[in-house]
Amino acid sequence: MSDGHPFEDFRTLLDAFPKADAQILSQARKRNSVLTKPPGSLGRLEEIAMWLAAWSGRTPAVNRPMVAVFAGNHGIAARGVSAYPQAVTKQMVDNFAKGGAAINQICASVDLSLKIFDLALDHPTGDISVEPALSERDCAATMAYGMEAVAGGVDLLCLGEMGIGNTTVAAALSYGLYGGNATDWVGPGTGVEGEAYERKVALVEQAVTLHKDHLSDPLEALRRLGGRELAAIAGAIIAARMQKVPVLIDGYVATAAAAVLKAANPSALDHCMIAHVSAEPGHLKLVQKLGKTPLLALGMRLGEGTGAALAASLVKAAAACHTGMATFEEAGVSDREA
Ligand SMILES: O=C(O)c1ccc[n+]([C@@H]2O[C@H](COP(=O)([O-])O)[C@@H](O)[C@H]2O)c1
Ligand SMILES: Cc1cc2nc[nH]c2cc1C
Repeated sequence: MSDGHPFEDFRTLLDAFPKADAQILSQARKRNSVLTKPPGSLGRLEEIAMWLAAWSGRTPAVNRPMVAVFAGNHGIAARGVSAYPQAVTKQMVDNFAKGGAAINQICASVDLSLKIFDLALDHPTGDISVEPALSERDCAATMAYGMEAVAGGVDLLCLGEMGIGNTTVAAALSYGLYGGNATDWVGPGTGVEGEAYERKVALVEQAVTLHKDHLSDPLEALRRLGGRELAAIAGAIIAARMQKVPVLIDGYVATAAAAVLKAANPSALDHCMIAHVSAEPGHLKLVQKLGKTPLLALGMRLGEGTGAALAASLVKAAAACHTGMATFEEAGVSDREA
């Protein structure tokens, strides 16, 4: 890390993001065109295989997929914006460790490894309605910590989170980056309605108004309106790009963290797919702003990387078809006539 501004290294990386591997992509397209199926008949599985090739820089393969779940606590949670108390963040981290959460079961059922990153849970971030969530140093250090998610030969990274109050933060960040109305971005999260929902909208409005003069700089928006798990996810996406690891992004909160990078560099998320569209209403709007089409729509709104883990099974199947299928020539199957 340099001695300059805490964000300097991230800005440098974002400005010099590597491009897709055109040669590997062209080889993969060629192979795709001779596999024993009518052209395009595997639909988005073919798109996934081409995306894997382009961004991993090798023949599509998924041998070491991993789900990284980043957990953080939020000052704004003390304002009654969630249906659950803040203590649930730590309690769920303990539940992850014991194997009792949905993400444990999904990972086991589709053979993914799981790593939980506990981000200073005893030190909630600042309440974004009255102060920045993080100092520049804390934000940068947390982004750097998130970069560790790609260590150890991971070849598909699924990014998820856990943090009571973080749909409020995701709404504020989305509203700060894209504007519109606060109600475009605020949803029920874990299940708030009525007065608590109205309070959530008002606090998001207050937060974006407070920080409005600083939001044209996306990393500054992240530090002011985000949280530790969002900063870590942004760092993980950056590291994955540098190390040629394709990324699956989970729900609303993980996508809001990713949106920060897209605002900094329009091609920053080209190595990422949105795994699913969650039931949180702001998520579909956000995904559309990113110009992405989610792989799944299962009405899920849990977080924990659960949608990303499910989508990883599609990515594994896409890679297996691409590498394992026979060609027309190998199988002695007649190719189309015209
Ligand atoms: O991923 C989503 O789209 C999503 C939608 C609603 C809730 N969540 C999860 O629920 C928690 C945040 O909800 P809340 O109501 O406390 O802001 C956090 O742990 C998220 O992982 C996640
Ligand atoms: C129980 C519970 C589990 C979660 N997993 C992700 N966010 C969550 C929020 C709650 C409340």
